[in-house]
Amino acid sequence: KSSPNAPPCIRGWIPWFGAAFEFGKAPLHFIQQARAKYGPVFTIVAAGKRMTFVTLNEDFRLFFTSKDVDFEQAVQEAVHNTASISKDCFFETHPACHAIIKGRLTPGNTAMLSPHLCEEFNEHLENLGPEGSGQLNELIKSVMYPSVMSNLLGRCNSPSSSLTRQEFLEKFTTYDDGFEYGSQLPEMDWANSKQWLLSLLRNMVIKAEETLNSENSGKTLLQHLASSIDETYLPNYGLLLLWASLANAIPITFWAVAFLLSNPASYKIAMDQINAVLGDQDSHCLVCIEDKQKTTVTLDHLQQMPYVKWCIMEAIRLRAPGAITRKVVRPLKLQNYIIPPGDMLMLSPYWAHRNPKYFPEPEDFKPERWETADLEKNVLLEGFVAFGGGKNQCPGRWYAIMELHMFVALILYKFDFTLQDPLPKPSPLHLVGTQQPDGPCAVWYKHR
Ligand code: HEM
Repeated sequence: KSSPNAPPCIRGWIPWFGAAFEFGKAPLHFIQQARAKYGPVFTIVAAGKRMTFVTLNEDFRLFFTSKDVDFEQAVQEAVHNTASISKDCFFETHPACHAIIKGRLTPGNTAMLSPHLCEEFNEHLENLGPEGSGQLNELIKSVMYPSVMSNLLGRCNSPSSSLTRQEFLEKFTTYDDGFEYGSQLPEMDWANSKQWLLSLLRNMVIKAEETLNSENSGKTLLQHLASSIDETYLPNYGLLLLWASLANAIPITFWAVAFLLSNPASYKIAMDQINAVLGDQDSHCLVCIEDKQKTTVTLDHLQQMPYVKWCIMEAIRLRAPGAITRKVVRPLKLQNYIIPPGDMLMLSPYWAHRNPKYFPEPEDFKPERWETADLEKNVLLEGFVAFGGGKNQCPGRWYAIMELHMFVALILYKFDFTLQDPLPKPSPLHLVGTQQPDGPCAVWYKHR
């Protein structure tokens, strides 16, 4: 029974992808409708779970910093289902794992990863050939998956032959597509992709350990993890890291490129910057004289293309994760309510970014709004919560921003694109992670 202090409660809604699809309901839109009907704090009860939504910015601090809510307890079951890490092991090893990832991905350490990332992007972008056509998100995936995997988990360990690369793309796509549903109700076909990826990661861990002393170049993130995490669980954490590093960043890259291609005024400003900064390399840079196809993008170059970075930030704002969660572990006072322990507390960055008080004309793609953020000092805009907050804030955020900035500058410098479809809308079916397009977005491209 609900207590008199409990927020309004909505029953009989099944949010997860498969069911949502069957019932013809759109979880993302449902949140906003419930808010309009029930007020800023409400509880949805579905499949035996209670989810209490926090929609007022003034309550976000509580969500991120209260000692009465917990990140690890909120994600433990999903971690068990998606990466086969047992409950006890997760509670024991997650803090150390999180600390290493956070330490390795500070803005300073991220800078050290950028030259290698640039080489990987160049190589895989050139694989697209002189011209062609396809789905924009597939093209982006085919470049980003192998590049980021190699950059974070180790070059010699990435799927190298084109056959395994294709297989990796397929397995990872199945795993990523089914992640939200699989985190709740794992089923056979999806579980196969998980097992395949876990055994791939197991091999990569062995190679990472073998090459640890023989290579004098810097250690990979996987090798840093290997020095503290028991090797029994290392492949499992490796898989979670791989998913975390790709699942949110790739859809955002798609949107950033798609927004630019469908906004001629923004495209022109971005291209003027990209051409001015990268354009005169051919005559100065020794590497480029040797290898015409290679375009070096340094952090210095990136700093000279602030507008491109604003476009990235604007794409993240507009297509932010549907919801992030914490578990209530002690009675939590919120507005005039007491939220009971056991509730999942939910915050929707996607809807938070549509609050006109913080983002005027919130639905519009307006890169200029980022002009007032001190991005060079790593200060984002007030009201921006795409990376979560508190001690479990996304540890990959500086890497993500650098990676997307570099990728978008490079792909637009190297290729001219023509959109074949109108810009798709975001699919309303997902709560976990950044937004996917709801329909096709074909492009035709030509090497410039
Ligand atoms: C635009 C891209 C990205 C977005 C929007 C994003 C967003 C998020 C969010 C919302 C969380 C949960 C934070 C919370 O609950 O407060 C998270 C966690 C995490 N992210 Fe990201 N992320 C992105 C890219 C990346 C990248 C590129 C990496 C790795 C290089 C990464 C690694 C992680 C990890 C490891 C966690 C889990 C942290 C933990 O265990 O406590 N993310 N991310």
